[in-house]
Amino acid sequence: MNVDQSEIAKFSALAHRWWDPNSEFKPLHAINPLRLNWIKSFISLEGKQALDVGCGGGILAESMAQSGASATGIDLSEKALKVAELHALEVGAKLNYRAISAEALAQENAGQYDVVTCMEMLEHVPDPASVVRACAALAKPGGTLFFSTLNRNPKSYLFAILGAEYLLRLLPKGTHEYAKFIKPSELIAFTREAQLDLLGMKGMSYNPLTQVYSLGSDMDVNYMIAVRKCT
Ligand SMILES: C[S@@+](CC[C@H](N)C(=O)[O-])C[C@H]1O[C@@H](n2cnc3c(N)ncnc32)[C@H](O)[C@@H]1O
Repeated sequence: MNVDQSEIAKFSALAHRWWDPNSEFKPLHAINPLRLNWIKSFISLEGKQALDVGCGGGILAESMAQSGASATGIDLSEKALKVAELHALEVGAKLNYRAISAEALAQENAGQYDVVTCMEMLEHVPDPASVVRACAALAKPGGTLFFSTLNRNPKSYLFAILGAEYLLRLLPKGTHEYAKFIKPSELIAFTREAQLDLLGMKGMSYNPLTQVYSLGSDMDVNYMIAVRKCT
C-alpha cells in the first residue's frame, strides 16, 4: 500500500490535539478559512458530493459539510478519524469518515465526487503521483480537485523546516521531510498524467511578524492548485 506507517503513527500520536487551535495543528486551523474560500471561488459546495483525502481530524472536511456539501473524509489514521467523528458529533456536522486509502476507495467509488480535496498530505506519502491518480479516478468527469503541498527549494527548507519546526516551533520537529516536498512543476505533471486540466494556483504564506497567513502569488513555500477532470 502507498503509505508510510511512521507518518500515520506521527499523526495518530497527536490526534487528541487536532481541534485545539493552539496545538501543533494551529497552522491548519489558521489556513482553513483561506483554502475553503479559495475552493468556493471555483465551485459552490452546496449539494455537492465532496471527498477529502488525508482528512486527519476533519478540519477541512467538516467545513465543507458545513458549507452544504455531502462530505466524506478518508485517512489511514484511525485515531485521527475517531477525533474527527467526535468533533462532528459535538458541533452537529453531518459527514462520513472512513479508514481507507484513496487508491482503495477508487476501486469502489470511481467517478462519484464533484469535489476532491487532498491538502497537506501528498508530502507524507511514498508515491504522491499514485494519490493524484486515485483522486482523479474518484472525481466525476468535470469534477474539481484541489491539492496543496510544500514546494522544494532552499526557501521552503528555511521556512517550513528550520523556521516552523526549530525556530518558531509551530510544528513538532520531524513533521516534514525535505526530500518529500513537491515542486509545482512536479505536481502539475502528476495531474496532467492523470488527465486533469489546471484551473489555478495559489501560494499560502506565513508572516512571522504579524503571525498571519495569507493567499497570494508566492508559491515558494506552501501552495495549492485547482484542477478539473476532463469530461
Ligand atoms: C498534515 S495532515 C493534513 C490533514 C488535512 N488534510 C488538513 O489539511 O487539514 C496529513 C494527513 O495525511 C494522512 N495520511 C498520511 N498518509 C496517508 C495515506 N497514505 N492515506 C491517507 N491518509 C494519509 C495523515 O494521517 C494525516 O492525517
